[in-house]
Amino acid sequence: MKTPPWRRAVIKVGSALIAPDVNGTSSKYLLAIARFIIECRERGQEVVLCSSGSVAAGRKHIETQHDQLPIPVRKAMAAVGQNDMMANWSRFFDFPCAQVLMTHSDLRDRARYVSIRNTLHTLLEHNVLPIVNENDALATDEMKVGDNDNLAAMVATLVDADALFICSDIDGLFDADPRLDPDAKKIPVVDKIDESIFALAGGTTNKNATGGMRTKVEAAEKATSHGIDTYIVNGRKGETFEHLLQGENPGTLFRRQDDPISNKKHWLRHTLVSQGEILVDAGAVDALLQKGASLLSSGIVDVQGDFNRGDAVLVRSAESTEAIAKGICQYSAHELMHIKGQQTSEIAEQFGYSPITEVIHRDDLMILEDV
Ligand SMILES: Nc1ncnc2c1ncn2[C@@H]1O[C@H](COP(=O)(O)OP(=O)(O)O)[C@@H](O)[C@H]1O
Ligand SMILES: N[C@@H](CCC(=O)OP(=O)(O)O)C(=O)O
Repeated sequence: MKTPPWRRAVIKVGSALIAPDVNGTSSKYLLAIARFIIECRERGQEVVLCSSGSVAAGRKHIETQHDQLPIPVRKAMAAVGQNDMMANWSRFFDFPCAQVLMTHSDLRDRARYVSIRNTLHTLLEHNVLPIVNENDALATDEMKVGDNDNLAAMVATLVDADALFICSDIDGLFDADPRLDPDAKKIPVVDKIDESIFALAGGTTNKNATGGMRTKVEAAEKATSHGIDTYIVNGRKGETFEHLLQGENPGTLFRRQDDPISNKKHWLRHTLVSQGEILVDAGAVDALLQKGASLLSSGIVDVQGDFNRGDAVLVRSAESTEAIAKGICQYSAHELMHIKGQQTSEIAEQFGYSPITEVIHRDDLMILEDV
C-alpha cells in the first residue's frame, strides 16, 4: 500500500530525538530528519517543523537537584534551551529557519489566530522553514496547549496541511507500551480513532517528554478529523525517512476522515455565525465565482455590520440581496471602510506599511451555492 500523496506537512520532533541524553541538544537523530525535510522541499512539498526540546536543551545551562522541575526553573530552561534547539536545527539547512512561538491562548483568539496563520503562510511562500514550539518561557497553565503533539496537530490545521508526521522514539502505536510489554505488536493503520485506540495509548517514561502515546493519539484524532493523514514514526531510525520518501508507511498511519474541504465548509457554514456583510462589485463577483480568487479590497463597494479581524462575514453583490459567499475576513469592518475600493499599492501608501493582500483568502472562502 502506497501512502497518500501530500503537498504540505507538519513534522513534529519530540524531545527524545532532540536531546536523547536528557541533557542538552544532540545532532544524533536530527541529520536524517533534516535530510528528509530538504528532500521534501526539493520535491516542491512544503514543511513546517514543530520541535520540542527547549526544556531538555536548557537543562545543560541551569543546574537543579529537582527531579520534578519547579515551574520557574522549567520556564528558565525553556528560555535558554530554545536558542540551542533552534541553532541545532539551523546548522543543517542552507535556507533560513524562523522561530515561531505560540500558546493555546494565541490560537483561541481569532485575531491572533489569523495573524499567526498569515505569518506561517508568508514564511512558506518565501521558502523559510518555520520552526514552531510552545512559548514555554512565559505561558501559564491556562494559556498552554501543554504538549507539542497536540500543538503540531493545531498547527497542521492552521496551515491547511494534508499530512502530519509525529517523529518519536518508538516505531508507531502498539497494542501495548512496548517498553512495558515485550510482546506488544505494532498497528500499521488506524482507520478510526475511538476509545479502544485510546485505551492502548500509555504515558511516557522520559522525564523531558510530555504526553507519551496518549497525546499522539489525541493529536491524530484532531488532525484526521480535519482531513490530515497522521503518522507516528520512529525518528531514531534513518530508514524511516527512506520509506516515507518512497511512499511507504514505516510506522502507524491514522487515516484522515472525510475530505478537508467539506469539513471546512461545514464548519464555516454551520459553526461560524456571520458578523456582517461585504458588498462587492461585478468584477469581484466574477473573480470569486468564476476564477476561484481571493477577495481583494479593490472590489469592495461597501461594508455592513461591525466585525473584527478573523470574524466570519457574508459576501454579496452590491446589485443583489442574496449572499454569494461566506468567509473569514482578515480585516475589521472599521479597517475595511478605509480601504474599500483601493488597490493594495494605494493602501500601502496610505498606511505606510504593506497590508495583507487578501481581505478574504480563497482558502477561507466558501461559495454558498457549492455548500
Ligand atoms: N501503545 C503504545 N505504543 C507505543 N508507545 C507507547 C504506547 N504507550 C505508551 N508508549 C510510550 O510513548 C513513548 C513516546 O512518547 P514520548 O516519550 O512522549 O516521546 P516524544 O518525546 O517523542 O513525544 C514511547 O517511548 C513509549 O514508551
Ligand atoms: N515545549 C516543550 C516540549 C513539550 C512536549 O510536548 O515534549 P515532547 O513530548 O517531547 O514532544 C519543550 O520544547 O521542551
